Amino acid sequence: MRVVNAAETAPTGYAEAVTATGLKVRAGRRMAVDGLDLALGTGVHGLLGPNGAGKTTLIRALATVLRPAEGSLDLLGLPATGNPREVRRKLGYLPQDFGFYPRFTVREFVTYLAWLKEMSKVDIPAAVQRAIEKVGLADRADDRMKTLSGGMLRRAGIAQAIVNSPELVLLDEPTVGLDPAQRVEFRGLLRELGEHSCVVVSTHLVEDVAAACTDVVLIASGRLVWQGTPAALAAAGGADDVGDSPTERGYSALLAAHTDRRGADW
Ligand SMILES: Nc1ncnc2c1ncn2[C@@H]1O[C@H](COP(=O)(O)OP(=O)(O)OP(=O)(O)O)[C@@H](O)[C@H]1O
Repeated sequence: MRVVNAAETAPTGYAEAVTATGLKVRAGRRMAVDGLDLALGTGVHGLLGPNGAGKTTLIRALATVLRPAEGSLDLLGLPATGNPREVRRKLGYLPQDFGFYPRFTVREFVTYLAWLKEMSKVDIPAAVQRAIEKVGLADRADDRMKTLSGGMLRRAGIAQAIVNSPELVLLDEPTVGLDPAQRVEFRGLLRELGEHSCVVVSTHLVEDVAAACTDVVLIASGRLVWQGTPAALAAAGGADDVGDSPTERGYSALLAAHTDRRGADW
């Protein structure tokens, strides 16, 4: 019998896990998210966009690392401008580059993050074991982080992100460094997480989106360009659009239409 965790049965008390209206977020001096409207519920949301579109900045705002400069952002029913502690306990975040003590074992690393998320002490050992097993690192659990390969490190990063059974999971380029077999396994994990949580995955790999996401969010210049299913994304492209697959051609077609529209406005 599968053990049901608290996040799966707890009443949520909010309509959407993420609601942004006219959201603006600064990255350095630049307004990298610049008037974004977005609603995300349970499921796996693939965040796509060209380099510099504002994906990382948006994820950092959803992780409460960056505060909105303007507009409104509600996370799990709470305003992002309030005390972030309650939201942080319920979210999992894998940054593009994450720090760790190289002498920590995988188990110590995930345990430390569980402790930072203020998980109850008695729940931590089992939750850590579960998270490590989910990412396929059980046989390396007591090895030091500095001995892991790039792909294994990323899996340890994913383990710390999911250790608290988060209601909101934020993964910035999680498949970088994973080999093709690990990417396929990771897509399975994404689908599993998306059954009960709101999962936001930023990626450059359009095929990851087609295979694992229930929803695609396309952003450019800090704004929402398009949102829909992977099937609708694939259907948006034609034979003349750039790309090796229907999904890539759909992505190119929607971005090109957006650029043309912006050109016409100026
Ligand atoms: N600390 C910073 N100082 C100044 N500008 C920044 C800073 N961080 C990001 N930017 C700029 O903000 C814009 C959005 O950056 P962001 O990293 O959010 O985009 P992205 O969509 O994640 O890009 P990529 O796909 O290349 O990772 C870019 O033009 C970037 O150069």
